[in-house]
Amino acid sequence: MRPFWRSLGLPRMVGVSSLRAISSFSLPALPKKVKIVEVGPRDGLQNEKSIVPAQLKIRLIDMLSESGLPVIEATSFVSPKWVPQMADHAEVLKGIRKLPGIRYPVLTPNLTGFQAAVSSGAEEVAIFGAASELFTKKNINCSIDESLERFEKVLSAARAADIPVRGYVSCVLGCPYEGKISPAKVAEVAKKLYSMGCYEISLGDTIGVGTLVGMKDMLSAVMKEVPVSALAVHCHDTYGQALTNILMALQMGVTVVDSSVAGLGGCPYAKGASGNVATEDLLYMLNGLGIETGVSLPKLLEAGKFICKALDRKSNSKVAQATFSSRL
Ligand SMILES: CC(C)(COP(=O)([O-])OP(=O)([O-])OC[C@H]1O[C@@H](n2cnc3c(N)ncnc32)[C@H](O)[C@@H]1OP(=O)([O-])[O-])[C@@H](O)C(=O)NCCC(=O)NCCSC(=O)C[C@@](C)(O)CC(=O)[O-]
Repeated sequence: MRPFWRSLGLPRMVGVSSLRAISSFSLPALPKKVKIVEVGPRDGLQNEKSIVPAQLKIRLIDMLSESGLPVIEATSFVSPKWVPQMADHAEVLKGIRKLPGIRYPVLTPNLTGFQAAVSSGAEEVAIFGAASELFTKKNINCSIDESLERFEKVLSAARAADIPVRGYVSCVLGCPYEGKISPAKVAEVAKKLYSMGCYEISLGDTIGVGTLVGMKDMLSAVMKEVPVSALAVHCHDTYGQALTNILMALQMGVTVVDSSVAGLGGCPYAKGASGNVATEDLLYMLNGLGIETGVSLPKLLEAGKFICKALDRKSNSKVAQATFSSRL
């Protein structure tokens, strides 16, 4: 029979006093509740090579709605020449079953996109800037200053229409074109978007290069300019650091986390970037920490299974892989 200390994963027998130290270990204060913002239908699918039919996107969003997610980013009203995969934005937004209590924001890079989104029934939008000049140029074809001028127009039209606006800052822990990005630059852009009227600022590790200390330093700088209650983190998992970085953000008081079902995704203008942290893996971690989300893991797993089957690919979610393989 295996000695009991082997089952604890310990290399050898330890004294009772050390075991007491292990069981009384506790994490720093964590939030009681976290809002998960599901970005799979937009961030997850925008980079797919072959066009995913609108009806499939609609079915995915409806399944995600059934899981109890409070926010599902549905699509983006960007130029179809830039992101062909999102050209069906109006059909998708009009086709989904909007459940009460769930919000379905869409991305709008400029006033043209905002007006098209509102005509298609959008009740919330998101603008997307970056802390890197080169990424801004590659992604939305302008400088950071020009992007802020465009966003000001969106915010002013949104104010008039009583539409809430979320703001993204990309490349907060590194840029595919500029490399290291200073926390001060991230804080500056985040502060501008917040002062312009964005109700929440999502800080994107667009290429998933960040590690714990980088996340801590960046958040410390941003939190001097924007209240932590208005911050979200958006971690791509390219280097496998997303959950660790998210845990750091939670310990620092962040209560909003973006994620993508089955870990789908990547940005078409950030080469090599993999998908977001998988929503299933995020939820599993939050459940384990006793943090309330209102989301059902089995229903989420079904939605992930559905989209992976439709795209003929393996889920990037470790939880999905473990769950479905253990049922074989
Ligand atoms: C911003 C533009 C439009 C500028 O693109 P541009 O070519 O500079 O735009 P323009 O104003 O010169 O107009 C050119 C043409 O585009 C049309 N146009 C102009 N605006 C729109 C619009 N909204 N929707 C549809 N069409 C539009 C406009 O009407 C015109 O049409 P034409 O006369 O040639 O027929 C373009 O660069 C673009 O669409 N970029 C979007 C890129 C994108 O979606 N990237 C992925 C999302 S960001 C991301 O993934 C990061 C994030 C958010 O997830 C967070 C993270 O991970 O860090």
